[in-house]
Amino acid sequence: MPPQEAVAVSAPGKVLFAGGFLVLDRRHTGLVFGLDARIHVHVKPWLEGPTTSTGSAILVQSPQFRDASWFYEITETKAHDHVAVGVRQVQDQPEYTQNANKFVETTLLYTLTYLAHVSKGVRASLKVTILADDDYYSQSTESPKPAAASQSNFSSFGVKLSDAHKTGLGSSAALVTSLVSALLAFHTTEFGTESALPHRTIHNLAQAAHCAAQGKVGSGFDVAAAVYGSSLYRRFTPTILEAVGEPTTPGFSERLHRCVDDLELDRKWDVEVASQAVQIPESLLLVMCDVDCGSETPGMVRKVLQWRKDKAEEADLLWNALQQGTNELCQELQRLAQSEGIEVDGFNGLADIILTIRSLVREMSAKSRVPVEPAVITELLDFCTSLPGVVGGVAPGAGGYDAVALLVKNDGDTVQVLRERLDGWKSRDDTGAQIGHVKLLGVKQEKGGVRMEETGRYAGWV
Ligand SMILES: Nc1ncnc2c1ncn2[C@@H]1O[C@H](COP(=O)(O)OP(=O)(O)OP(=O)(O)O)[C@@H](O)[C@H]1O
Ligand SMILES: C[C@@](O)(CCOP(=O)(O)O)CC(=O)O
Repeated sequence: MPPQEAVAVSAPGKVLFAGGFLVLDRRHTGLVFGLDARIHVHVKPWLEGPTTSTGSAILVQSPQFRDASWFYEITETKAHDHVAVGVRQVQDQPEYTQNANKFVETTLLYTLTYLAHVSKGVRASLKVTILADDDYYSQSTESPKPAAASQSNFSSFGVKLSDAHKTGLGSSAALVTSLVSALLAFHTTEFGTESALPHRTIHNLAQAAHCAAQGKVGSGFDVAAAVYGSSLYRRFTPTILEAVGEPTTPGFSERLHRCVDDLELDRKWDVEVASQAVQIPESLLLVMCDVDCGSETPGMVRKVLQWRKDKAEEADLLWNALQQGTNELCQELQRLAQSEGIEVDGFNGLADIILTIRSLVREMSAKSRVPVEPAVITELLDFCTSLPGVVGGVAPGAGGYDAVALLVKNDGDTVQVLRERLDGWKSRDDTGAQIGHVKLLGVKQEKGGVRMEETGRYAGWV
């Protein structure tokens, strides 16, 4: 077992700019941008930790939040060629959080099981620290930081994690990806700070853990973006993960290992992550706006998929047209990036493609009766698009009332004007939904995916 020192890893957030819902189907793709808002995970040996009845323990802390430190006892039982790892949260000690953190617990279980199976041994007494960049949550960040951390880039959010208002950048996918990567890096000498992380292993394991934690197999675009950054994403066939089964059933470690290492000949990983297909020219900036709106949109995915089942023909026509929009969007962004500096016809082509995509999305909204681009958001997007320098924008991901993503000229003025004009923005649609506040987030598009970080930058937090 290698004598390990601390390691740190970060993974980016995401925004699905085009292909929401379609990306659930392997026949289609989604355009996802990675963001420069990252979730960081630092892992070090926990020498001062308490002993447990099993002798090994993991403390996971999220020190930016109140009451966010989860204490786990780890067990490892070997039988024949299988190994069963147990991760049990200790909930009867007042200094640790009593509520479960499903994403953390499941990721520990999956990654430690994988490591135990491939004979890396579980180095159990660990202290794991999670740190998130500001834009994942939209509450004020005015609380004081720990004294020793006053020079760092991280904020204390001053609230419990469950009370934080998420901005939808995919915190769970970035967290799971970072945690998987940091645990693998900690247990494997091959990935020093300089060397490359094993992206395929991380991707497959993170998809497995993320799906298990959320209790369903989604498209996985958020995990792919956390691992690989911006890409044109085609999902994997769901049975690849469904075959792994429950952690409580015999043979789980073997099935997980065969899935993660892609050894199942009849269930090979078929995910396609085309990073090279996505570029944003230097002359454009991605701007994300968090929209403070009272409306809830439960069950959107279920309702859209039901409409697609009921009205297969009209849905196929619409989805094929939307797919064409996504392809054209990628091609136009690439064309603009490659002709940077010599461009004469500006962003009109791009603006038209975005408008076409939006009108198809509104048609889907009307036909499925799901507010993917609801009227209040239409009004907001039209207003933004009318401002100088704003090329266009969409309701990203599943759409709804929470956010808009814009492409604007990267000239300094545009963002400034946008910020001023959105200050105090109010609107109301005929369903009664009302936008109270539109906040520009500080995030930018960033191509890169998961990466090792210098451990020194977390001083005061870990
Ligand atoms: N900083 C953090 N520390 C610990 N756990 C976190 C942290 N951020 C997120 N999580 C975990 O991720 C969960 C939130 O995941 P969820 O999928 O609901 O949100 P999201 O991924 O940010 O949302 P979206 O998919 O809309 O972008 C939390 O309940 C917690 O388990
Ligand atoms: C509707 C869907 O296609 C996108 C959801 O994206 P977001 O969570 O709203 O960013 C669901 C999925 O792909 O898992």
